Amino acid sequence: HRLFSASSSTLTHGDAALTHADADGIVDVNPPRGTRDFPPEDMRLRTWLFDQFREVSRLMAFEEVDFPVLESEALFIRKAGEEITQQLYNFEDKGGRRVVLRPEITPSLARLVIKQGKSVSLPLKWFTIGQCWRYERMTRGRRREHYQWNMDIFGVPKVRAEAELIQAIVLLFQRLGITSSDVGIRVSSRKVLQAVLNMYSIPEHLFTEVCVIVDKLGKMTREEIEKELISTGLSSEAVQGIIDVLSLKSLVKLEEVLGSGVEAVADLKKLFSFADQYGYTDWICFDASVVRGLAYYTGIVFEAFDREGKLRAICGGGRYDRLLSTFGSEDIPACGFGFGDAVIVELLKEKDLLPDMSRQIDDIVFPLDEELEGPASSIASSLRKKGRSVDLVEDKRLKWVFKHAERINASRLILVGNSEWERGMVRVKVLSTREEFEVKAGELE
Ligand SMILES: Nc1ccc(Br)nc1
Repeated sequence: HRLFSASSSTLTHGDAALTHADADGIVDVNPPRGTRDFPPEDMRLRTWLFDQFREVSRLMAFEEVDFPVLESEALFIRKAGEEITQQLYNFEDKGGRRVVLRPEITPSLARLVIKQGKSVSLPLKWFTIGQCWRYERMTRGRRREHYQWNMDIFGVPKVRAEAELIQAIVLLFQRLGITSSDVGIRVSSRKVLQAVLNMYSIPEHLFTEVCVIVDKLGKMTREEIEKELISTGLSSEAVQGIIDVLSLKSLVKLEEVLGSGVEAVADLKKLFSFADQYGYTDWICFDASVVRGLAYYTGIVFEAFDREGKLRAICGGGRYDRLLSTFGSEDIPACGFGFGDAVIVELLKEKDLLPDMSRQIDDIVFPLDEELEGPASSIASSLRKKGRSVDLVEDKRLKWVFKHAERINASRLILVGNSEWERGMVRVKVLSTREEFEVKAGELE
């Protein structure tokens, strides 16, 4: 959509400093590549979704926090080859500082926990909803920004934290009308991969890199994954061993392969027993192929998926007990997830679960004559002070006003007319029952 060019005279004689249109008089009205506007109807859906995020956060006793969308680039420089760090929306600001539009929120959370240091008592349960960015070559035409709900727990080393976070995810889905037949949550632990690498005496420093590679299982062919793993220096025997273990979907079989007393198995058994107590057993399943693509996870990881397999992961997260020390601080055990605003909306559309997004206004106040615009103002003002949402309309024909009342689902139409106003009255039309009556202006509520 491009604005029509203004007539050439205004362009050539317009104030050059104020002219935004380019040479042929057209300004591009689209937002920057890969970004979205939220016109009212889209914004009502987004607000509804974010209200669900907030309500679940309240139920889980989490506190809201927020951060600048602009962060120091240093917070995101990691050497593990993650997609997220290869697509940084980074630049140098006018002070010569290397900054980014944040690609995720967890490092900001960690930064604030370190900054708050001794002044906060653990555990911390924090949530935020924030816009995240990536600079993706537009060849794939994917979005460059999305909003993410993040829930994180700091200071709980035990699996209780993961169990709490998974309940939050299940509560959210249930609030949206999504069931465990629509969506599942795959659960595993990075300690599974750790155990396998130990079995093949693979050096510790390869762990993160191998995680990032095997996270592409399902997105790349098995051969491509094997090639990438070999290129890190793994033997083909180790590569086969890794891929065989990662294809396990039974905790019993995992224990057979890894042996009993392995921490990964104990953690996962504990989580599944918690699931029973929370009542969300139907939602979760063990799947060793889940590793998630972020370098800093150290333990249990999980991701929600649509059982029809049409969509990308709906949300995902895990334990990251060693992130703070990468910023030079004492480590604090931590666990969290990110829940994006895009895939969930695609799922709601698939399941026909999008809520009614129409507007709802209590009253329209409409002066029938120009000299009644003053009284209409005081009527609208007193109704608003009583908590009524009021759309004050004027300079319209009555026919338009009735149509408008329908469009915005107004409950009442308050008509301010001369004959009524002379007697201190206004006319009220209740639009649902078509009931009509006069009432003293001062007694309207
Ligand atoms: N990390 C990230 C940021 C922005 C989008 Br869109 N997707 C992923």
